[in-house]
Formats: sequence, C-alpha cells, structure tokens
Amino acid sequence: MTASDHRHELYTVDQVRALDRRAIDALGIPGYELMQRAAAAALVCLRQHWPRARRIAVYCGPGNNGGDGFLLAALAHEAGLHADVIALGESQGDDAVRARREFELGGGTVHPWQGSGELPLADVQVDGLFGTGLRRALAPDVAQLVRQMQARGAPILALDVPSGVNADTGEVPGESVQADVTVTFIAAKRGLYTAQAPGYAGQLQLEPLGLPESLWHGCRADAELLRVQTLAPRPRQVHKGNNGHVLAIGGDHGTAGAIRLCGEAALRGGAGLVSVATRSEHLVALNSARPELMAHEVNGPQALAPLLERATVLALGPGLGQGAWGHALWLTALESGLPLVLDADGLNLLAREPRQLTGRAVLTPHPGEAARLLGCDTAKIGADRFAAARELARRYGAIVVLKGAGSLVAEPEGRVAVCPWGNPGMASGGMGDLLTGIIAALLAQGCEAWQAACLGVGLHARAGDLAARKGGERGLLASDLLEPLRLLLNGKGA
Ligand SMILES: NC(=O)C1=CN([C@@H]2O[C@H](COP(=O)(O)OP(=O)(O)OC[C@H]3O[C@@H](n4cnc5c(N)ncnc54)[C@H](OP(=O)(O)O)[C@@H]3O)[C@@H](O)[C@H]2O)[C@H](O)CC1
Ligand SMILES: [K+]
Repeated sequence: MTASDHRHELYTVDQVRALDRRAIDALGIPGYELMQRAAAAALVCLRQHWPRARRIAVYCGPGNNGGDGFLLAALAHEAGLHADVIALGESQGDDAVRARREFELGGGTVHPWQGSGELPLADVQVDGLFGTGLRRALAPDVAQLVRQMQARGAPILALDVPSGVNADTGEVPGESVQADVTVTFIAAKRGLYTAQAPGYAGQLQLEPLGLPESLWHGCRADAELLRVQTLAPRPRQVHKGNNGHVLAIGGDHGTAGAIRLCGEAALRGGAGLVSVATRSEHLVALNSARPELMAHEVNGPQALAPLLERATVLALGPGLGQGAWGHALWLTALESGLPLVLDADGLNLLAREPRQLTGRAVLTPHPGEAARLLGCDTAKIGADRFAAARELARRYGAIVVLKGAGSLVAEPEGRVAVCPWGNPGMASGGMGDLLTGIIAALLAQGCEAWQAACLGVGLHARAGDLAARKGGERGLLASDLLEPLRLLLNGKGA
C-alpha cells in the first residue's frame, strides 16, 4: 500500500472514525493531538493560499470541528495574525472544550453567535462549524450565519468538510458553506466528491496529519478516485480490424443528432470501424457530416441482423425512442449477446423489461434513468448515490456509470470509483451520447468492461474540463469535446 494509494481511497465517516480510533489506540496518538495537528495543517494551508492574510475570522461549531477552529485561531495568534472567533453555543466533548479553553487562555475572546449581527472584517474566513458530525440541515440561525459569511465576500477555508455537506453522500440537506478551499484530515471522505458537494467544497486538499502508512494498512476504504489513465500506444503493424467495430443503434424520427454524436465519439475514441443503424431519413445527413461513419437504413430486426454479424460492440439507445421500431431493435440487439453500452431509451426500455445482462454490459444512466431502473424517485438516488450505483450494478449484473456531478462507476461486486473531473458546462444535450460512444470504442479496442467504463468516464470529464478551460463553461457543446478527447486519449493535453 503506497502513500499514493490511500490518497486515492475514499472513506465513509464511520471508516474515518475507525482510522481515528486506530491512531489513538494502536499508535497511542491522543485525539487532542490529532486536533492540534489538524489545526496546524489548516493554518499552513491558509497561509499557502492567502499569504498576505493578516486578519482571520474563525467560526466554531459545538463539536470537534469547532475544536479544530479554536486551535487554529490560537496558532494564528501565536503567528502574529489577528483572529476573531465566533462560536455557536457551548462546546461539547472534552477535546473541543479543552481547545476552546486553550484559545481563551492565550488571550483570545470567543464571541457567541446570537443568530444575527455584523460579522468581523477578515481577509480569510475559516469554517469550523461542522465536519463529519453533521447530521441534519443547518438550523435557521446557522443558515443565516452561513449566508452572511458568503455575503462578506472574503474567501472561505472549510475545515474537514464544508458545513452543511453530508460527508457520506455529498448531499446538502439545507444550506451549506461554499468554500474556496476545503482541507480534509486523515482520509478523503467519499461524500466530498459527488452529488452536490463538488459545488461547495472548492479546491480539495487532503492532510494526512503526519500519520504513518501503517495506519491505513488493512483499513477498508469504501471507494476509490479515478486516476488519469490512457491506452497503450498502438503497435505499428495494426489494421482497422484490430480495433473493433462499433455498431451504434438509434436515431428514431427527429433524433439523428444523438446517434451521430455517439458514432462520432466512437470514432474519436479509437474504434477501428463504426457503423450506425438508424432511420433512412438520417442517412444523407450522417454520411455527409461524417463520411467515416457507415450509416445504414434499418427499418426492423431483419435489416439489423447482418450488421450485428459484423459488429464486435454495440452502443444501444441514443435517440432510440421507446416505440415499436426502437423496441424491436433493442430486443434483437440484446439477443445478439454482443458486449454493449446501454444508454438513454435503451435504459428506459430495460426499466420496462428488466433482465440480467451479466458480464458484458455497461449502463450509463443519469439520475432520472437510474430512478426508473430502480423503481424509485430521483430524490432517493441523490440521497445516496453510492448505494444507488451499487444496487443498479448488482440488480442488472452490469458495470454502471451513474452520471452527474462526481460520476460513479460501480460493478456488481460492490467496487465503486468516483470521477473527480467535469464541470457544470457539461450538463447539456449530447454529452451522454458522447460518453456512450467513447466507452463503446474502448470496449471495441479490447478494454474489459470495468476499465472501459472508468477510462471512458475519465476521458469524457477531462475533455469537458479542457474544452471549458479553453472557451468557458457556458455554451460548451458536446462536439467541443471531440478534439480534446483525442488529445487526452493519446496522452496529450493537460
Ligand atoms: N477524523 C479525524 O481524524 C479528526 C477529526 N477531527 C475533527 O472532528 C470533526 C468531527 O467532530 P464531531 O464532534 O464528531 O462532529 P462535528 O464537529 O462535525 O459536529 C458537532 C456536533 O454538532 C451537532 N450537530 C450535527 N448537525 C448539526 C446541525 N445541523 N445543527 C446543529 N448541531 C448539529 C452534533 O451533535 P447533535 O447531538 O446535536 O447531533 C455533533 O456532535 C471532524 O470533522 C474534524 O474536523 C479532529 O479534530 C481532527 C482529526
Ligand atoms: K467545517
């Protein structure tokens, strides 16, 4: 287990608590010392990000997150900074009480938050309100404080978890601090990377508090962060047959765009050949727009059969519709037994006619499709995306990509990877069609399903970030990702 390994591991709150316990019991490091190390690491982080800060305002909650805040304020005083501390009521727990007393004994004054009132001037605000102990939405008086902190305009450093974010699920049950930087201690909490959390955490920094590697040995993590991966360079003596043949099936009346984006992404994703089975009305447009696509008119299963013979991987669903035409093609495609990526209406048809797809399928639902596949509402999906992704993978016997902020990749045995890339500009039409084509292309080039899903999700999100860095998030179009995708696939680009 190397240092980098556990830095890519994601933990639940309970697992982090087990690590705490282990540090205290097995390594003999008192909890208060962990708090002191956290405060010191947080002050270093603050001065790295805002080296000219002279005045800080520290907001302390009732628990140990608040304790981190009190000790940071005490250290800031010792370092010559001015620290104002505002506290939510009394401190709970020995360590938090001790930390508060240490701040006061050092000459600090704690100002109780009365539910309203002017906040102190500050170059940087420190959020020590709640961390892994948050158990419900922020109360109105705390939500008011958070709104005033945001309105102050000074940057916010969140300690461990932005206050208001559920560290296990990434859900924000009410309001939350919107941090510029979150410094999280000992282990990365899985909730910081998915659901609403990425919009509140700002830049994430993991501080292991100088604990020895042995602490993580044998400690189970719940999930892992995707890492940058690329495919091995192509051998010189290669011909198009070596890189598979993707057959994209979809594009009912009026939805040629979806199947075209999917086919084009499969080409840019490196598939050797890409055919498209679609409505006759789209052929001219497809062939003139992208002649490298082999577009075929398919009016029913009979016409699809010879195309299935030649294909090695299917991309089934973009613009497929749920009518008789789409349903007939969907059934025939599933019966072919070919490896496949199932998306959009291909998923909605699966929700209507559930079946196991063991071993050869990647499903790419957004939360709405996921809800239909599980027979629940999207609120339940958002309440615990990890559980939803795992249940989908188990129930359908497939690799599942649960799309959205912090997309998750899950396999039936329970393994989950989280995508740390992507941006709000990608919430636009066609992005999903692209992902389907990319994953199909990777399957066609010999990746097994888990690797194709992880690599495809990572390439897709990083291409979105590259395109957004170039031209901004607003107005980002799916086709803007095609060029960056090719760069990243070949190990070029940022
Ligand atoms: N894990 C580590 O290595 C370290 C952790 N540290 C810091 O400790 C916090 C976790 O501290 P904890 O005391 O468990 O929890 P919090 O400080 O996050 O919450 C404090 C209490 O607040 C109450 N609570 C929860 N939600 C709300 C709410 N919405 N409104 C009001 N009050 C709330 C809750 O008590 P209740 O009984 O009222 O539920 C909590 O107990 C961790 O995040 C780190 O910052 C160590 O200091 C460093 C190492
Ligand atoms: K916090």
